[in-house]
Amino acid sequence: MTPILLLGAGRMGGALIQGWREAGAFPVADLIVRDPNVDPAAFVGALVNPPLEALSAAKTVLLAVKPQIWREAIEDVVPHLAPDAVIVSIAAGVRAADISAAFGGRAVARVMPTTAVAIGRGTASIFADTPDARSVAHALFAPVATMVDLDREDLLHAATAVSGSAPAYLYAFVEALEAAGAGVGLDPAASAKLARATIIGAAALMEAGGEEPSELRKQVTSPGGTTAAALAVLMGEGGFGDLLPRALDAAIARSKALGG
Ligand SMILES: NC(=O)c1ccc[n+]([C@@H]2O[C@H](COP(=O)([O-])OP(=O)(O)OC[C@H]3O[C@@H](n4cnc5c(N)ncnc54)[C@H](O)[C@@H]3O)[C@@H](O)[C@H]2O)c1
Ligand code: PRO
Repeated sequence: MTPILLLGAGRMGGALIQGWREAGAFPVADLIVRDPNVDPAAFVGALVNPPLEALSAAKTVLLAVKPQIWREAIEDVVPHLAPDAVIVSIAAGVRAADISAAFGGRAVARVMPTTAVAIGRGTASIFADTPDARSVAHALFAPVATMVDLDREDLLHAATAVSGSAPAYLYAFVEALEAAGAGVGLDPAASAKLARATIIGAAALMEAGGEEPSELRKQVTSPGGTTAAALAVLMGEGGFGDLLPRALDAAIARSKALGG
């Protein structure tokens, strides 16, 4: 499945390269990077922006450009690809059938990853029409992500809302917690330190103990105590139970729109 051609090596493509490097997944010499805006010094050892003729060596093509420009980004590339190159797209919303047609009928897998692939702790929601394309997607993401196979392509919209976008929800929560902590009198630096360490510790505890989030929540929540008072706000009317379905619906609608 190598060499791997990355069409786009921005935040997500770059995160994958970093994760593969740290996991020792693929020799960097097996990577071909095509991206007009990268500094070759960031990908020492890889083939960066070689002449188009060199792209025929690629066995796997990772489509990692923005959904809005994917068609123009592949136009001059497709004629140079090997007939049996497998396409793996991480572009939000863009349908496998459209990608396959634009890539001359080549097999396509779609993956919705998260940026934590950079440290080998990502997730990858995977859909593919063919077992071979699914295997290639597995080989790319197994070294850096917890994988979930989807048996219907349309479920990628939901997976994007629940997983691909969700790191940003957590970061937004931490930002808000820090600001709220400063708002009730903590020094901003102390509030930031407490909020970040608390969230990281709580996530680590969830991972280490294997207990349900609801059980962990109960362990913090004394009857009639401070947590119960705060959760009545967060989980009451207008709280998480209302907000998250609305947020996911908005992400899903956007994912569908990006697919055209
Ligand atoms: N960032 C995330 O958390 C995330 C998660 C899952 C999926 N995705 C998907 O990954 C894709 C890339 O997102 P990103 O966040 O890395 O965006 P980004 O803007 O950081 O990276 C896109 C890269 O594409 C490059 N590019 C532009 N024109 C190009 C061309 N003609 N040929 C090759 N490269 C070109 C840009 O220079 C840039 O480096 C998107 O389709 C997005 O939906 C992103
Ligand atoms: N980042 C991409 C977006 O915001 C896809 C999921 C994460 O569209």
